[in-house]
Amino acid sequence: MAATAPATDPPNSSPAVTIDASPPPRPTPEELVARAVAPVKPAFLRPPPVREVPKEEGKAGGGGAVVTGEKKSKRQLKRERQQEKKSTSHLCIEVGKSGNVDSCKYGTSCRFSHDIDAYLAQKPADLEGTCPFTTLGQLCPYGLTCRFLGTHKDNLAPQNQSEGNHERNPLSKDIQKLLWKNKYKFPKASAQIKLLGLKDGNKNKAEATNDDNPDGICELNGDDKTESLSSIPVNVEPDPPCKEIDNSEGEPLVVNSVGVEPRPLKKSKVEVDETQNGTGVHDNEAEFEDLNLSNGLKVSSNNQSSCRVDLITTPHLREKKIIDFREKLYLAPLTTVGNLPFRRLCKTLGADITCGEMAMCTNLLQGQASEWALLRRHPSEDLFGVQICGPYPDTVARTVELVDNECSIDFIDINMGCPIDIVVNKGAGSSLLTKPMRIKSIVQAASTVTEKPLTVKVRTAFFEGRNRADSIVSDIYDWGSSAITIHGRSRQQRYSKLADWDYIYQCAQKAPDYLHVIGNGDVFSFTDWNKHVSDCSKISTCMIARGALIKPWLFTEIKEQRHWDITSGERLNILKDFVHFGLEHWGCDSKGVETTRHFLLEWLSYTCRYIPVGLLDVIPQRLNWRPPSYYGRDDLETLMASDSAADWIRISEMLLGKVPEGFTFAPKHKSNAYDRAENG
Ligand SMILES: Cc1cc2nc3c(=O)[nH]c(=O)nc-3n(C[C@H](O)[C@H](O)[C@H](O)COP(=O)(O)O)c2cc1C
Repeated sequence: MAATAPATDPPNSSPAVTIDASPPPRPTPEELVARAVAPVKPAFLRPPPVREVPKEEGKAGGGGAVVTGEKKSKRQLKRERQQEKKSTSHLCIEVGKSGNVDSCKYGTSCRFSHDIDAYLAQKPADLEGTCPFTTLGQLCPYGLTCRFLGTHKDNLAPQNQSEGNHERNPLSKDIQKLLWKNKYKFPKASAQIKLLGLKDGNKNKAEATNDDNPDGICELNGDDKTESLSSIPVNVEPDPPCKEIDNSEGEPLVVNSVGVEPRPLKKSKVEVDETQNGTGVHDNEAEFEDLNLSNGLKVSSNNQSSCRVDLITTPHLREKKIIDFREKLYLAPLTTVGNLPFRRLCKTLGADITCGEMAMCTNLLQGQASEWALLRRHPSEDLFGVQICGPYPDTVARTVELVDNECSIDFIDINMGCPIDIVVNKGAGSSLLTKPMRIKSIVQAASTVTEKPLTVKVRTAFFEGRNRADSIVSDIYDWGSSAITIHGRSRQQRYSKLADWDYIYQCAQKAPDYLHVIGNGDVFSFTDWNKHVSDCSKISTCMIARGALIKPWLFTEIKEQRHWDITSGERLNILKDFVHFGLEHWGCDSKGVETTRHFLLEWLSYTCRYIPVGLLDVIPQRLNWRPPSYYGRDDLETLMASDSAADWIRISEMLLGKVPEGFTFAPKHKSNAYDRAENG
């Protein structure tokens, strides 16, 4: 926690003649606000806590890594993992689930233990609370390995599971295999790419069905091949169960299917690509063939039965479903922290629209389970979009076709604002803002392969001072986008200054009537939200990101038009709900408990920035205020204000029991460094 600025002697000041011992007068609340320091009432101020520096990592507080127990080498950890698999603590999943040693088809050759008695003898004591599945009246899929085993009921049968509660958008093994072998066909995307005269990086691969790819890795031309986004925080969600996809499940609940105003027909222009790699160049031959294609073409399909592809030469004729974004509370896509349990929590607190974490097109096209986990949708997410990110029209269009075919979603958002180096260096995310023609071809190609609304999310610009969003806003509707979200900062600026809402308003003024403009940046109270939607009638709504992370009840505040002086107990209940949703999603065995803890800790690195309403001399709190060190109104409120990872771990232990031996945690987003939050 930052301390209030100490009074320091000015450098090289001349020797003082008289010594005034009285402390400098405390700045007024208005002066503090002017210096972006939170005006906490003097009665609650305290000196910054002195923290011990941990021997191993060099820092404990301020979001640094916390290590409990000795640090081990990678090799040692691997050896231990292998030994552990065979140890009694690693009970075979099938045996654990059924409680029957004969249920595993691998019998004695199974790599995991079948010794139920030995497993139960070493299993840690149950956690406090009830099994989340028992609470739902369902049979717990984790059986003996559940950390709430004592609360299981005998009389529940598997069929007791309520279908309506199932998470949607699992990746079926069949589809994953097709993707691995590069045998999934994209007739709509290929045809549109051809029609637009763009290069189809996958054309040859798709035609020569790739049987000789022993690793099952598809190589994608024109894109970032077997990209590993190891530096991007990736959700470590479990592989989805092997299930048939049922697209009837979770059909859009609030989307009306109506035709939109015809867009003026635009002839596809010669594509001028700013990069040297050739993708996106005009292809005369393809344009020739367009004449035939425009009347519809029979395309033999691979994975599905043969289908007739309705080629859209005139995007304006397609009947697009539309979403009315106006005045709906939109929870931003948030890598890592915007996971399904968090979105579910925000739904309970008043969010209307939710969006999955950014998923990379290449990884989805390769059938990577961890990336597909980012597309999961909870049934409570009744207006739900997924966000994808890719640098080329062909890969983005194929991803849109794939997601449209296999997932239950209401809209697809393309991330053109991501500032992360690994994304930008591949030509995706905010680097697209330097390539307006590429934006055009991506949107044109992608929007015509789906009837679902396509939206884009941009920043003001790539470089500070060279705003670009306004030039895109006037055309993007004609290219095929239903909405544009504008985050009022450039890529270069990251979070260093306040979002430029005046520029967002200027962009909105330039938008055609049918385009929804969604403003984004620094919304942290109902008054912020009111101001933006009333200042500019062309703004449909505001997207809320860090505001929701720091105080997810912001949605309630906006709906109820009040500043909620929430108590620490009420905040703890919100954390409990998250933990409950987390255990349901990631599992209630030891692995699921620790995954839930991990994501809880990531989130707590944001929640500590909330300053209770009752402690402030000026309300509402602003996102850019630095908090002084302060006491809460009770011990829990004080603990919740701590920016020390050790204290976040203590909170996690109140909800999920003691951390295991050797537990480490370092927050991914380092949110407490206000100007360093890097993502998005
Ligand atoms: C932790 C974190 C993760 C983010 N992940 C994404 C993302 O996956 N996709 C995206 O478009 N923006 C992402 N963003 C950016 C936000 O959606 C939003 O545009 C930005 O934070 C500005 O809004 P705010 O001022 O309300 O926080 C992320 C932001 C944060 C802080």
